[in-house]
Amino acid sequence: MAMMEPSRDDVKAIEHSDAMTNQKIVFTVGASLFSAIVYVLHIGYQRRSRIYRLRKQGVAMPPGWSWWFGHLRVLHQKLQQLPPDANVYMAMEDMVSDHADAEVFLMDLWPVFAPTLMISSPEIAMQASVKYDLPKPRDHLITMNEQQWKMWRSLFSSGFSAGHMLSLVPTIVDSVEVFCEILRERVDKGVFQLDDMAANLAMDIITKTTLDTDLNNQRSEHEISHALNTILDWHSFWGPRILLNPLRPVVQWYYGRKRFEEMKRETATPTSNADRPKKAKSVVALALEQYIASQSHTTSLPDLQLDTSFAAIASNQIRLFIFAGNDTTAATIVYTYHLLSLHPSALSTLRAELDSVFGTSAPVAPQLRANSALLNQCAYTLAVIKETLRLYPPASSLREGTRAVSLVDRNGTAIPTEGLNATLMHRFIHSNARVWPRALDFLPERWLVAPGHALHVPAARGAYRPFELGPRNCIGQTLVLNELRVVLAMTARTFHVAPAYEEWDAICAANQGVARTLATKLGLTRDAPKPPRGERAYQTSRSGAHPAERYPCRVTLV
Ligand code: HEM
Repeated sequence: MAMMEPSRDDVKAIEHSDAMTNQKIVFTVGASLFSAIVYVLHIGYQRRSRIYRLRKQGVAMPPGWSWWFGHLRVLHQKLQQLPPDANVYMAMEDMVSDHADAEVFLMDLWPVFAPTLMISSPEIAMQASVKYDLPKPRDHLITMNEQQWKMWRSLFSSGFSAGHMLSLVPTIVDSVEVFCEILRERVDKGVFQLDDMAANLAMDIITKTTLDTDLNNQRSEHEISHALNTILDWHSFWGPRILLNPLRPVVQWYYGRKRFEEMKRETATPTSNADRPKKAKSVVALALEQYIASQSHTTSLPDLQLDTSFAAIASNQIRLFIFAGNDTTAATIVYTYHLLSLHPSALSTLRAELDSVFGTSAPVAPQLRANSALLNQCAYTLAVIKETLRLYPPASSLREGTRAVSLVDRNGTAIPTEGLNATLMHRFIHSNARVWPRALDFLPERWLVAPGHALHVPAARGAYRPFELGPRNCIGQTLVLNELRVVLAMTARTFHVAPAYEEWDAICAANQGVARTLATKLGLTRDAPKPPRGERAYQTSRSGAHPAERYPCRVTLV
């Protein structure tokens, strides 16, 4: 059958209808866009009005606040004066001194972050973490709701107790022996990045002690470690180059959820190996036993099939332990070596203590395997670690304000916290000169003096909180302090580690591309910004506040 040609009127009608449809689409899109813009401006206005009111009420905040940008431009300008990878807290150095009277100030970083109270006062930190125990923000890396948190915390607390952690010292010793072997291979072999080695060691120890799984990550990178490192490379608290990269959510999702979930499920099941009675149980195995008891099972551990709710908790916890514990521990190991290399007299005192506890002829490892409590005799060694954590705290604490809570600053101003975050800046609380005598000096002895001594700071003041204080403190702190003591006991008298930044910078300069060399010769490049406090081994923005360039160093035999 022949098709009928459309008449001229039909064509006009069709064209008219198309035009109407297009108009509708344009109108709909335009209206949605307009509504979105109005909505954002409305929210923005509300948020900024709130800050404006707080400012009027006397809440301290740095100058330069604007209705359009809050303090974003202020922070950006400060960061421009620092090396690009410097930890964001370093940009706050001047602001902290400018607010030394209140010891808290408000940074309005909306819409990048919620407006945040930046706290350098131990007293205000105690209000936030102990008195009111403000919740952790919902989108925080290690956040979970109150009920889930209570359940996992009670399930895992006996595994992390001091007594149980001491029984896991032989497991730590095994991993540190591998670390020693690798360090020995590096002796007199040129510059290397200690931070990578420390991170691999920390990963092996966390997975062995918590999960009884040996990733053997120190000898070759395990895929869990690879996933974690990739996530951390794409994680930043501030860096716009990372935060604004469109690939970031995809990479984070792939490694953080998909890949990591797959891998940890493979590893989350504690094995019932024959050695179990001889070895101390891992943290997860102990939690599993407790879980079974609470569920009134009669089945014994080796025969039991892991039930799905325990598997889900364990699996999430392992991720949490690794995220919270790996980088923080690694950075602390490196900064401990760093500070000892800068303070030869402290290093000599530490070596003398180790000589007296472990002797000078027998190796340390078998002694620690036989008697882990020897660690408790290493008081000066512990003081060195504590002082390192004071000067280079690898973490801070972030809390979310609530309608019910106002924090009171040192001038007596009450700051309503609803809609604000609160950051307890450990770096500045730990170096608060009002509280700490010779605040920036490395003085391990301050941890050994009696009350009344000029260097003594009572713990109750809350000025020392590398692991945070209050109910949400770090569950892994005993593991860390044991691990660090084992590392020092087994290495400090054999190896000498010294930073090699000058050499490293020269190597990097020699390896820079032709274009950069030319640009430098023509004077087109600007001088690298100076590190804060003049420190080349400054803390970076990488999670755990790792040292710059992952700590290039050399190692020699003592
Ligand atoms: C030098 C090493 C470490 C430091 C400085 C450190 C510091 C901290 C800090 C400051 C918090 C509180 C965070 C906040 O309030 O937002 C925390 C929490 C936590 N840490 Fe650590 N940590 C270290 C190592 C570890 C290790 C090795 C593990 C596990 C094996 C671990 C597991 C956790 C967990 C699970 C939490 C959350 C606790 C809770 O919410 O109840 N940490 N840590």
